[in-house]
Amino acid sequence: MKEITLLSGKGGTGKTTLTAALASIAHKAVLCDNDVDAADLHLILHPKVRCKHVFQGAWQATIDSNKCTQCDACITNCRFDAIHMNATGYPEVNPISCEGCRLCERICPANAIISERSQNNYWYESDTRFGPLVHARMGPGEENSGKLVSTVRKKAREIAKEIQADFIINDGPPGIGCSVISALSGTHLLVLITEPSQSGLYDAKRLVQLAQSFNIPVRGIINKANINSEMTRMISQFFDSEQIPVLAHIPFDKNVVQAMIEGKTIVEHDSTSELTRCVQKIWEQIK
Ligand SMILES: Nc1ncnc2c1ncn2[C@@H]1O[C@H](COP(=O)(O)OP(=O)(O)OP(=O)(O)O)[C@@H](O)[C@H]1O
Ligand code: SF4
Ligand code: SF4
Repeated sequence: MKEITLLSGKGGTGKTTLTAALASIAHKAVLCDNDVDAADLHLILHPKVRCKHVFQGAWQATIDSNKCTQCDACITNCRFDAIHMNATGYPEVNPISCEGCRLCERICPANAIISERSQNNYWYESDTRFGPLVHARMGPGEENSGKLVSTVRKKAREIAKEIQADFIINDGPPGIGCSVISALSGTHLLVLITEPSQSGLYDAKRLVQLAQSFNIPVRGIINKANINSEMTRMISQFFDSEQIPVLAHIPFDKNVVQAMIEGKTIVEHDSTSELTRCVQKIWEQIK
């Protein structure tokens, strides 16, 4: 069983579009949405949820003003400047700034502070018309997306083993941060899908560096390749210089948007189109 991860660095380059399209032609594949902060693969795959699990998020401190003796210790010791006096003269935690380190809870002489883990994140085991999908939803402002990516990937591997799937296809998150590192680690192939823009090229370079540090082979795709021939040439040059084989140049095509509006993959939208042939060619090379 092999794991393939689609990443881009820059957001909005077509990871989800291509993941869904590959899912529609890959046989015996488990699908996994690693973009837990802004999952959207479900919009095309319309999953039927089989199991819903709570993912415990970061710790969050709260202060009971009835117990507080206003000693100020929590305010002066919070490294993240997350505790301030409120209008009534009692300390209050700013949930956005709180990093959940739990120091204030330990040092409060009045036992007025308790920490609880957020229950506002979920992950799901679902069925789709193309096979099993493991996906997640993080609550607004929640942390630990890297851990949640690891959780969904672990389940995807278990399912793949159970059903003897040949592939896991991971739709990755944008950027190169914690959740991307979780999406990349242990995968067999990074498919880097970028677009011809300065930020597309810049982020592709950063992602290639990251993949190299993990010793993960990379294949490139330039999506919307016809919107800027000069940038397409520069990105091709970059892939060449890094000896990264380019699997395809996908043209900008309004049918991609139309397929998405219909909740279909580009292959389902028109199985004989140039886009579909492009996806088939990509899959043959990945295999
Ligand atoms: N070749 C194309 N031609 C026209 N539109 C496209 C093409 N590829 C992708 N798009 C459109 O670009 C938008 C972004 O695509 P998509 O959601 O697949 O990107 P993404 O990399 O998964 O985004 P995110 O980083 O937000 O997860 C969508 O509206 C999609 O329909
Ligand atoms: S450390 Fe405890 S008692 Fe002191 S101000 Fe903070 S909450 Fe109140
Ligand atoms: S848990 Fe840590 S970061 Fe949060 S308020 Fe307490 S000391 Fe500050």
